[in-house]
Amino acid sequence: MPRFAANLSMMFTEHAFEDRFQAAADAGFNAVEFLFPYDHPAETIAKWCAAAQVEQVLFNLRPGDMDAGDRGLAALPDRKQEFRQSVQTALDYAGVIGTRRLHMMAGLADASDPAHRASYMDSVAFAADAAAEQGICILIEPINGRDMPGYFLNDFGLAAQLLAELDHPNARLQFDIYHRQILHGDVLRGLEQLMPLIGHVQVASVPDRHEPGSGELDDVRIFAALDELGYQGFVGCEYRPEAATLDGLGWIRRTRAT
Ligand SMILES: O=C(O)[C@@H](O)C(=O)CO
Ligand SMILES: [Mg+2]
Repeated sequence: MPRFAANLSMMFTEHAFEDRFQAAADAGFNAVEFLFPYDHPAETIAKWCAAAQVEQVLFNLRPGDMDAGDRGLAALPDRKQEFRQSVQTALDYAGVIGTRRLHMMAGLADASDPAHRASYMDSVAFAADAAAEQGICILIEPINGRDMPGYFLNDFGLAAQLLAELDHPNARLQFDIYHRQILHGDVLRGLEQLMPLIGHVQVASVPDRHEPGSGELDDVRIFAALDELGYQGFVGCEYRPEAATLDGLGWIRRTRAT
């Protein structure tokens, strides 16, 4: 069975953010991820992780101003300095918290526009080079256009092609099963083909982004496939519980029982 990380941006939201670490630990998780740590000092987050004895496995670079419509900066040539600053900030946080994976969001841009594409490649290379010094892996994640219309990286084939072009040991694919199913389907073949590039996996049901096992996919079968394929990383539980978080954890007990 893969190692699961509770996503604290979506799960345990019955609690204040700082209390979600212990709530996840009490529910049996020893790893957590979340979108952004920047509302709190890194030392404080490290303290919450230590107190709950959970490993923080993933967070995102600053995405720009989400309220103003930003969804990342990497593909935007006129935001290059801001992007580069976001890399340094995230690495500083990761160094304190002990996080080994950082997801960089691409932004709203046209992947067929050479200027956006060049900016994206430059950004991934810059981030991966900087992260390599700390042994940290930079992740890129294709996101479906229903959740994020106009997002630059909306195709797993394109992500694989860009990573192959870049050929950087510290740049990897974040394979979110929810986005994969909406964008292309063929989840098991996708995992099989892309496994050498995968640095992190996330899961939620399709189409409602609720608990694994509650949608159109056989998630227990997919978890078994991850084991068969030798996946050693974490699976981030990036889903919105349908009701109370604890009431929805039957899927993990069913997975453990197989
Ligand atoms: O799938 C997602 O939405 C996240 O993994 C993310 O980082 C961007 O929102
Ligand atoms: Mg995701």
